[in-house]
Amino acid sequence: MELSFAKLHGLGNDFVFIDDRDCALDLTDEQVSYLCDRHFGIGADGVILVRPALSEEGDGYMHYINADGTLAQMCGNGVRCFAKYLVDRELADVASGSLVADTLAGPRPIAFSVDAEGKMTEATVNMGAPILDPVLVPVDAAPDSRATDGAPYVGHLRLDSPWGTFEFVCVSMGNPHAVCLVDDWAALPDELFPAGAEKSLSTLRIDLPGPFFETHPVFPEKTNVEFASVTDEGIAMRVWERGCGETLACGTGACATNTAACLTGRAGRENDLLLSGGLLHICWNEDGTISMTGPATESFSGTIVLP
Ligand SMILES: N[C@H](CCC[C@H](N)C(=O)O)C(=O)O
Repeated sequence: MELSFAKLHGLGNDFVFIDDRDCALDLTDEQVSYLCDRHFGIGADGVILVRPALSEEGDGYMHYINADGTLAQMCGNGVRCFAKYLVDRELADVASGSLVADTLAGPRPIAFSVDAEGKMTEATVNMGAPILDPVLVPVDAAPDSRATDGAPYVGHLRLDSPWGTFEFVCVSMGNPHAVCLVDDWAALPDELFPAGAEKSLSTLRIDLPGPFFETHPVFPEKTNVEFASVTDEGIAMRVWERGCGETLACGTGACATNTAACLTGRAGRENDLLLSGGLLHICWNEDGTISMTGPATESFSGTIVLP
């Protein structure tokens, strides 16, 4: 089967976009993995099928599939790229400067700006409110903290590992996140860093604790895993994604990390989130929803023959 595709990314978190407005595609895990394979396929962190809206106000539905073929409820960088895909192809009302992307986590309103050629460059997405109820994250742990509005949440989930005990704040943005806020990198064991390297977020061997906690049984649907530190420039973070591995950026992860830093008193409600691929500006609004602002880029398009 020959498929036309477009390749887009948000801060290097990259996706294969396929127009599936006739809902004809039912990709197998193997086909998704092939599309995402960086040697034998196109190469991406995930596949996004562009489908007809699910809601009255929707301009389209973003069907997000991780590189391993698993479905995810929401993708922050992906939804900015989804907006760009629609705007650049005039599949949405460009003049209005706004659209609604339907996702499995619900509709996401998006405000966007376009360049002189009418191409979208940046978008602000209303990512909805962070979900703190452990039953809904989901995480099999009792709430141990309360947010300023009284909402109970899991703020001190201590999990043992071969590299010691790590503490997580558990937040859902429609998809699950376990955020580890590190205040002292020197306190982490040598095994988590290359021999002789200075212990820091950038030298952390995230490929060790990442998959361990991604698949920890306390997370019944697995989880995305973030390691972060608050710095003078903003909140620096790296992410090990469920069903994908480390990515250069994660929009939902940035929202979850911002929430965790704010809930634990390490930061205010509005921060720059400093990811490997670049910066996202995140604001936890007074109405409880989170706004995420960042770029979206189209790299190339083409056709591919699926095995
Ligand atoms: N990269 C995405 C997150 C994908 C989450 C996916 N890995 C999951 O299983 O939840 C983002 O920008 O939010």
